[in-house]
Amino acid sequence: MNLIEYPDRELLMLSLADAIASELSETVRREGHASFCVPGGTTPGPIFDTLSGVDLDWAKVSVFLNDERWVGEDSPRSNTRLLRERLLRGKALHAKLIPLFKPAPQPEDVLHELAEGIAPHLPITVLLLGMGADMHTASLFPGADRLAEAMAPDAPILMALRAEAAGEPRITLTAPHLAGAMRIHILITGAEKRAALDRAATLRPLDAPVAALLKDATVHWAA
Ligand SMILES: O=C1O[C@H](COP(=O)(O)O)[C@@H](O)[C@H](O)[C@H]1O
Repeated sequence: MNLIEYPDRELLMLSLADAIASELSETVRREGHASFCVPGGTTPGPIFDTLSGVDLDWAKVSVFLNDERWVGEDSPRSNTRLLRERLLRGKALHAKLIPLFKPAPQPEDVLHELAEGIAPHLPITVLLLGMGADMHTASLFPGADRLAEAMAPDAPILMALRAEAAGEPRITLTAPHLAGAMRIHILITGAEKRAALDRAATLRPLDAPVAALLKDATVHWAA
């Protein structure tokens, strides 16, 4: 794991947005397209704000979430809503959103269809992950009902998981498909998450799911 510590959160967000923009535009220039897989939650908003103002051939970038909470976009907990409000606007308005949600009673009802949408965009060019203080990343929660299957090398692209700490049912990219990304950035802020990261580095992925992604990741942290 490569850890970068920033003097403050503002510098972290600006520097990481800049690094991601360079990685995406270099890949678009070289290969004609790129994929960008992003977290939801409370942390990445400022990075999305900066990226939405960056000059890049966004029409050639596919954007999809690491994971989604099984709620409609009218809910403030919808990660898709965050993406639309903070990233997919301004210069990034024409990026191609690959959905991780479709109105259906249960994620299992549309899992296959959503996975078929993601498949052509793998491997991920740039993966940005968040992490909870409980060491979950994406919706790979410690103690989730099907965590072992979602961490296995032969896991399908997407799985539906349920965990007490997660609240709603979740849909998530699984560990091998996240780990297959060309570049992996993990964004964390605050002392509690820093302590959780240090702890995760000593634990098995089944106890600390983020540990499965640490080997090839750059972790970006500010207090
Ligand atoms: O539930 C989720 O949590 C993690 C971490 O969120 P944060 O609010 O602590 O930044 C997030 O990465 C994930 O995408 C989200 O669904």
